[in-house]
Amino acid sequence: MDSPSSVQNDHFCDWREGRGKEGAREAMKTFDELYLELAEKWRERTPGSGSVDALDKGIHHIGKKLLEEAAETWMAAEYEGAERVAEELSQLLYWSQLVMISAGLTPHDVYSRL
Ligand SMILES: N=c1c2ncn([C@@H]3O[C@H](COP(=O)(O)OP(=O)(O)OP(=O)(O)O)[C@@H](O)[C@H]3O)c2ncn1[C@@H]1O[C@H](COP(=O)(O)O)[C@@H](O)[C@H]1O
Repeated sequence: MDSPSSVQNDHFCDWREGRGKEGAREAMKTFDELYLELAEKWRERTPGSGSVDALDKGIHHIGKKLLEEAAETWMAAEYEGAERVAEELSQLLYWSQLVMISAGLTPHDVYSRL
């Protein structure tokens, strides 16, 4: 049986080599694609968008959600397993993007500091 580290290594190599992407592609969006969608909705003030509502509430509201998702990510990593960590991290990325939009930043502004 594979050890946890060899399973993780295979999982990482599959991702790095782009294996398994094709089937999942329609159901998946990248960080940049989500940012574009959110920025567009904010620019157009799309009715019914939870993101527009959150941006209207302001950085205090968004910041609290960011911390909530960070804490839930931490707890998932401590107690709930990889699948739950991925779910919580996706929400953390989403709220990070609302912080970016609220601050007038693009992904380029962030990537250029990585
Ligand atoms: N990826 C996300 C996303 N991740 C998290 N969230 C929101 O973040 C909150 C966190 O969810 P939780 O399960 O932790 O919270 P909850 O307790 O169920 O809900 P709350 O009581 O905290 O609101 C929820 O309110 C979600 O609506 C998201 N909301 C929207 N998106 C994507 O953003 C895009 C634009 O969405 P709209 O602005 O709603 O059109 C779409 O592609 C969406 O899929």
